[in-house]
Amino acid sequence: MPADRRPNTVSALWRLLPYARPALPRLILGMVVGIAAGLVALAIPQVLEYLVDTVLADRNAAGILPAALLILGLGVFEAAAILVRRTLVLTPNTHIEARMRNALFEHLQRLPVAFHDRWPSGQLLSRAISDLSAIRRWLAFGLMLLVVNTVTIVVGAILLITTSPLLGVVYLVMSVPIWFVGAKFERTYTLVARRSQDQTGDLATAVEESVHGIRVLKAFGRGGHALKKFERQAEELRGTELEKASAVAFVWRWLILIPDVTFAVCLALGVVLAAQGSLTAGALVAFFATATVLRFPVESIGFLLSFTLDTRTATDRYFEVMDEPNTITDPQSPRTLDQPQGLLEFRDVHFRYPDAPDRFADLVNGVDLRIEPGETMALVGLTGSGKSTITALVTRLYDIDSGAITLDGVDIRDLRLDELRSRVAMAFEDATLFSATVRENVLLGRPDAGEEALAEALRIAQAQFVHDLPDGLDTVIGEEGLSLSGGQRQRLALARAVAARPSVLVLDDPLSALDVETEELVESALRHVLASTTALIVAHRPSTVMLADRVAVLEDGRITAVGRHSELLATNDHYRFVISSLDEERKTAAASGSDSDAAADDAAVIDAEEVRA
Ligand SMILES: Nc1ncnc2c1ncn2[C@@H]1O[C@H](COP(=O)(O)OP(=O)(O)OP(=O)(O)O)[C@@H](O)[C@H]1O
Repeated sequence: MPADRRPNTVSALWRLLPYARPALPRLILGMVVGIAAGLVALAIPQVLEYLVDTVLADRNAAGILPAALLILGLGVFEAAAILVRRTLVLTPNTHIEARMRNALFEHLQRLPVAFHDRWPSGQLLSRAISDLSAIRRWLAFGLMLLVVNTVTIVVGAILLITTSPLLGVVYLVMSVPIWFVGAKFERTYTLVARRSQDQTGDLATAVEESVHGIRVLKAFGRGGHALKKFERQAEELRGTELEKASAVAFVWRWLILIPDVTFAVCLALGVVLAAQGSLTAGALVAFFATATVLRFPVESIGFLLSFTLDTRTATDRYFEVMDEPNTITDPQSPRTLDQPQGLLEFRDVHFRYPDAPDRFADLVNGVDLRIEPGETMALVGLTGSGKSTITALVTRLYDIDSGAITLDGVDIRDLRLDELRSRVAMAFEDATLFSATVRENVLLGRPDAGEEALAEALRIAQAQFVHDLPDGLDTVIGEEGLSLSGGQRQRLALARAVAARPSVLVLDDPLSALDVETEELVESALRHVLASTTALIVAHRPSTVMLADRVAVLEDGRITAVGRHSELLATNDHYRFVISSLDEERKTAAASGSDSDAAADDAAVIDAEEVRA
């Protein structure tokens, strides 16, 4: 948003109110106690004035002790009040932070995948961690001190004028430039603070990516390159932080100089007034004692201003995410599937990614496909033809632009998302596992499934290796299951999809990382499951195609043919071309030594089919 169209800082920060509301009573009480501490500090100079003008002037020795005790009492009260203020605000502010963080996490879970495609994870991480902790610190201390110090300055100014109208006016007039300096500071600092926080997010993304991709970086010897990129970004951030620091130094220079000059002028004038007899010695002492009490509140205004602007930026960044609309939501009047059969239909489905250039036709450009209950349909097409995209549409990871996808005749947009996603389970080629036990990972889609269902899913996915892990099913697997091999992760992801006992199973090339022997075992076990479950399988190898009852050919965004593998081999040029290119890929892989048996095996399958055809 352009800087001139952004809401002012107060309106921007006002948006924190709903989260802060439950803590308001304690925050307000904390402010009242803080103001009381400030007023008590201002009362001490008044006692001093009395002490100098009455007790000392009258040489009343008996009056010294009570006055001194009164000052001591006021000092102790001030210290105790500050302690109470801190205690009052600390706990509720951690609750505010936790509430905001939970709300952010919940919102991120709900936002569509398209949002996550656009937002780097480091930007989200820096909002969830550093921006929110800046907001907490500001609510606990920044806002508190801003209010307390402003009240102290106003009351102190009144006391100064009451003590000596001339000195008071001179003091206040000479303080006016501070506000101009503050306004200039706000203009420059807001922009730099925003840049710094965004760059921090980018840096977090760089760290996250390089840690995540550490194996690739090491394997390709690109650690140095990643380091250089990181250093460049870190250097940019350092430059921005220096800009921030010089903006703060600029404001501090004036915040120290202006009160010092003001002090000196008032002192000279005060001494002249006292010498002329128009100001008592006690009033002069009280004036400067009050000005000294005001020194910290006046000086801190600059810091509090920058803190407030940092927090405003953090708040803007937080709400940038929270304001993102969730476009994939439950319907107003949801329908339910009373007796799910698993009939899946695509009717003239169109879809394009939001960032696709206009000159390109829709990626999914009028797909019509009917998969009967219990049928297994393989989806075959050239690489990049949109197969994975079509599978993602079934569980509404993306919403289609037009047409309809129906499950047992009901448009999937008329089903509640949790019902849809419990009826349709997915396994992806890139098997993501969470930092949790094997059991929790496999039962992610159906946590209440019993041991029997768990064991069966593991058997079908040929994932019995988990029993050899140190704690068996209770072994916590590392971040995203990195401590397991690619094939082991895929088998657990497949077990997860199977354990969900869905009516429709959507498998996006789920066997790609398995060796031939394991793949055969998984396939034969899967055949058993697939006999009773509708399945849509993206096939990248001929042997996966063999699992299917029928095959759908995806070409130019449409399903151009549906039939048995052998029929298509005999009748469809494009299918033959796709299958032979898959075979080529396999042979290339075999030549590079990665999976030769699988390639030979696939080639044999195709040859046999061709002979039969
Ligand atoms: N999240 C996304 N945002 C924008 N474009 C995307 C996104 N995901 C995929 N694409 C693009 O859509 C096209 C189809 O991708 P998709 O992954 O569906 O193809 P595919 O047929 O499954 O490919 P492969 O066989 O290589 O896995 C590609 O050109 C890809 O660049």
